[in-house]
Amino acid sequence: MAGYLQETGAAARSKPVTTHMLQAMRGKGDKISMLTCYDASFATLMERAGVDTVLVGDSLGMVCQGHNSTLPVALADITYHTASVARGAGTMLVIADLPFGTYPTREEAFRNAAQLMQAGAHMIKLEGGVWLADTVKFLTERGIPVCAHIGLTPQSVHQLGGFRVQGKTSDGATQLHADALAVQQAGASLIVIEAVPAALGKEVTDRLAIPTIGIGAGPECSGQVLVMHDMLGVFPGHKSRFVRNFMEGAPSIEAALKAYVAAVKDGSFPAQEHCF
Ligand SMILES: Nc1nc(=O)c2c([nH]1)NC[C@@H]1CN(c3ccc(C(=O)N[C@@H](CCC(=O)O)C(=O)O)cc3)CN21
Ligand SMILES: CC(C)C(=O)C(=O)O
Ligand SMILES: [Mg+2]
Repeated sequence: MAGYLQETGAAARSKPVTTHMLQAMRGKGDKISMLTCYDASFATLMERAGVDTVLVGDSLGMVCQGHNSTLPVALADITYHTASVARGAGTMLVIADLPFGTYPTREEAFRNAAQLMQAGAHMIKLEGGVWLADTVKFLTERGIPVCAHIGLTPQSVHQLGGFRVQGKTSDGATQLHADALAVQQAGASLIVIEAVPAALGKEVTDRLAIPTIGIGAGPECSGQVLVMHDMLGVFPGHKSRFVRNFMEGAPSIEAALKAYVAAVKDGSFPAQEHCF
């Protein structure tokens, strides 16, 4: 269901971004730009700024709904925001998060992922590694491209004892490698790596064939993602080390979005100060 927003401006690219294109970008060393997005107007601005892919993240529980974790987010919330984003996304690849508690079995994961695909997502993101591989395989075999999210997995905040950097010990690093390889083997097309030492982000990326998207995982990942409210400086909560406010020195939101894309593409973001 196309909306009016798609017809109101020149798209930044002529062809839609696909999983194959992300793989080709990784092969060429072209950095992938990703931002979270929750509505059609911002999706349109992001496409014009040249953003490759948008994530309808369960971070919306924190930045839109005001919760202090992502746990209260419902599947219906992500479905609603995905449909809105899809109307403004144009050629961008739309990824949607499966929220906490919606993928306890591979069958439930498929049913819920299918709902998000029917709302307009092109790929589904789930948090997990080795333990999730069976579900990743089940979804990918049934036509649902999967992005796995490893490292700091916010849906496990209470298990992790807070939003803490992961992979700092040698056991932690070994676990991250095992998680990345397991989901790749199971058919994932993309991996988000959150809050790990930059050296580990590079090691895992080098070891994989598929692209990685880092958030607090160093500059050597195949691409970067930030929460939109963080990079525009409008989130009133904690500012993580990996966040850069792109509104600083930018005359408009559009300029800040363009500055983000440029900084990801030329490798100047993240800088050392944003890394663990
Ligand atoms: N606004 C916002 N931005 C995000 O990046 C984000 C969300 N919300 N909600 C979902 C998750 C939660 N995330 C978070 C939240 C907090 C930290 C944090 O406090 N990080 C500390 C690291 C502490 C340590 O050294 O272990 C930091 O200061 O960066 C990290 C990721 C990432 N995601
Ligand atoms: C922080 C990103 C990767 C995410 O999962 C979200 O926005 O929900
Ligand atoms: Mg998320």
